Amino acid sequence: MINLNHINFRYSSKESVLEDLTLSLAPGHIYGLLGRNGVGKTSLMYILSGLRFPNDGQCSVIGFTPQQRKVDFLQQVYFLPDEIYFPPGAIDKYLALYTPFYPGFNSVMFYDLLAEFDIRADVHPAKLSLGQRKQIAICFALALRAKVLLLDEPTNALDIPAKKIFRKIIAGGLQEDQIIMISTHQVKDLESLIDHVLILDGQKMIIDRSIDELTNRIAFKYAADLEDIPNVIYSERALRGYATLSANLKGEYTKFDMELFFNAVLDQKQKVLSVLEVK
Ligand SMILES: Nc1ncnc2c1ncn2[C@@H]1O[C@H](COP(=O)(O)OP(=O)(O)OP(=O)(O)O)[C@@H](O)[C@H]1O
Repeated sequence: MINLNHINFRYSSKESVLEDLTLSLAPGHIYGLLGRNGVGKTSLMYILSGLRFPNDGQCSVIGFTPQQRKVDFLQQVYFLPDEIYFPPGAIDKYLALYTPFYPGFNSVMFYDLLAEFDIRADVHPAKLSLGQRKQIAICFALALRAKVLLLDEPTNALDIPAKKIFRKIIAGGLQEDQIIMISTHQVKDLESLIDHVLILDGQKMIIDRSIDELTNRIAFKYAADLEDIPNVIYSERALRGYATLSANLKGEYTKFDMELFFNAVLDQKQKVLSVLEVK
């Protein structure tokens, strides 16, 4: 379990990044952390992994206070940064260097995941492309079997087939006692993967809802003409018509469209929050 209670955070004298943030994240879920550039997604992950300390408020991650950075905490909470560095040498040298810190590391799983990405076991990661290095780092993160995985922009630099494999191995690798948080602004990449949406905007977590809660309240429909759908809150031109977002007044089931939802939240924040009854 992760519990944040009235967290405030700023970098030294700079203006506030996170304000009065209260959040509870439960095991067995994949959380998508969305928000514009510079809104504070990485900062939040730093706080959860104990790399930055909140100015006020309480932060508890699987029973630990992250800023104490106890050994048991570091073995169970893994932050995968956007920028990946590998020392020179083959993969097995890297594993020999880093896996002693992680007793849960499963090397069979690691090599199986590498094979999914079609990466040979004898490569030298430092000599590979950014996308390939990222793939190895994702395999390493999953094979740690940590209780909390914080993945910062993991799909950056991945090509389309690699993004598909990423979705497959994350969805298949989630353990019941594990929390996975993935930050991105490539919103489409997370569709069909996450089951809970978090959106940061203006120092606040303005959306904290499961996909089921969202589709209970919001309908996502295509229409040839905007007049065909009553009470449209937000729409975008689509092939031969419009993709629309409206209040789900009839309890219909429609397929969640992450990109449309994210754009609607940014463009029509108050209307979307009001449909979701967010105060
Ligand atoms: N080391 C730092 N010192 C001072 N300010 C910083 C530092 N790192 C980030 N910031 C500022 O904190 C704010 C939040 O940055 P953060 O990297 O958390 O955003 P983000 O949502 O992850 O952005 P992006 O989507 O572009 O990766 C930004 O305004 C940024 O300029």
